[in-house]
Amino acid sequence: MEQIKKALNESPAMRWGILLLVGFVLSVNYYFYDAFSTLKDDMRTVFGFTGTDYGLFSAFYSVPNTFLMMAVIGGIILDKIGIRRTGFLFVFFMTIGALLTGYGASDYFNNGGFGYEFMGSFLPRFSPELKVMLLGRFFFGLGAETTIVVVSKILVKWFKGKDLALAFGLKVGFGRLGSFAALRLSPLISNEGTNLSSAIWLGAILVSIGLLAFLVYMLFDAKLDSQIQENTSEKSENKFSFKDITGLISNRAYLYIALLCVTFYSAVFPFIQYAPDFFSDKFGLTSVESGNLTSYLPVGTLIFTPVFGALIDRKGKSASAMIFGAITLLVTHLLFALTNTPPIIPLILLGISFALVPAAMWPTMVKLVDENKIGTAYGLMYSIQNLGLFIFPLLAGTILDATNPGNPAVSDYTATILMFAAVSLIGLIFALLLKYEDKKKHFGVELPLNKK
Ligand SMILES: C[C@H](NC(=O)[C@@H](N)CCCCN)C(=O)O
Repeated sequence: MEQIKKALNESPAMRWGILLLVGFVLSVNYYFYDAFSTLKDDMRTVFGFTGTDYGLFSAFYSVPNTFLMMAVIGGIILDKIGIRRTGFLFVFFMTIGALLTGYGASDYFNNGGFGYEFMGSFLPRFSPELKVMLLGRFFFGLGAETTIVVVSKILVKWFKGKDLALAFGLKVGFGRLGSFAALRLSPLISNEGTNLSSAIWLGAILVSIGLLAFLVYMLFDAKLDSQIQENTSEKSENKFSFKDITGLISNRAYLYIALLCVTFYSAVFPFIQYAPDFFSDKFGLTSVESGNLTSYLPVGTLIFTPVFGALIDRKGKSASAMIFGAITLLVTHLLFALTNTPPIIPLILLGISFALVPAAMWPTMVKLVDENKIGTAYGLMYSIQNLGLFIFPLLAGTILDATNPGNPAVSDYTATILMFAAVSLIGLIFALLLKYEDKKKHFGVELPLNKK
């Protein structure tokens, strides 16, 4: 009788070790995404960026994923050519993008370094540094989103049926750790703009180390694949067909989750991009104080997303958790916009929402989609989500400039935050529709994820 070898993913120590490794890649990804929010005012004083320029820079992350559908293409490529090649390619793009952004913000470039003259020779409305930083943000976004899809598929591969929601919760936790570090370190290093470019370079170096970490992961992935093939003698042939996409969007439960995803995250991530500036303008905090205050948010979610994930593994109730999280988000924005409640209170509410909805939303996908289509499913969801991550930072910057003419040092954020409240309300409607659809079609969204 042929002996079945124990595969690497059967070992809990290996599984959690892998989570640590790919979690690091996510941490640096989120670090670089969030490293700029506490630098908004420094970029205004050093580079002369307006609210709209900042919004454009923030939104450019999503251009490749929305208009070129790169996240869904990345997901399709992932299902077709596998984790290692796709992961390497997209982590590499993310690294190039981070380095390019650092270059655009560097003193060398801004003192007439390589490419400065050329970048100043067209579209004079945008400064040369903004143009290079936009290009960098473009490549960073192109790589970063598919990298998150790749990491999600890695977790499904190693954890399916074995604490998957907890693993997803911890994965999100690693991302939040990166955001926390960015919010704390960026303003400290920038020191009111005197070391702005060093603050940005630190992020670019961390992303480059993330590329090395992914190379290490590839060794373990190859070993696991060879074991899986030995044990099952299965060949993973995975042809893409457009029916995969049409199949996904004709599944209403999938569609509602995707629409909740775009609305929920559009009311959270773009808000965080403005939160430090909002806190200093509304509550008179310094950039370090407002960065520290904002950083409580990722710290809270770092702890609570895995806790909620573990609960969902055991008790289920994912759709109800998403509804509760969406209501909490709406209340948060209303408190921020219309009251002078000490900001820590709405921030705690935001933390609950930001832990609960991701903990429930991402692992629920295994209830709706086969594992060999999971990359496409996440990728499509990210592309849809990125439309929101493109529109809303821009819209926020535009509303901010329109309600505060003259690019003042202190702005009134009421209209901008009310816009986020309206988006949260739409998200709540999709969460309710999801629960209704699940009740009708019995996908089991409310059931526990762990196998009995
Ligand atoms: C898992 C989820 N991440 C996303 O939704 C990403 N598409 C956007 C990440 C933007 C920062 N890199 C989350 O963080 O909850």
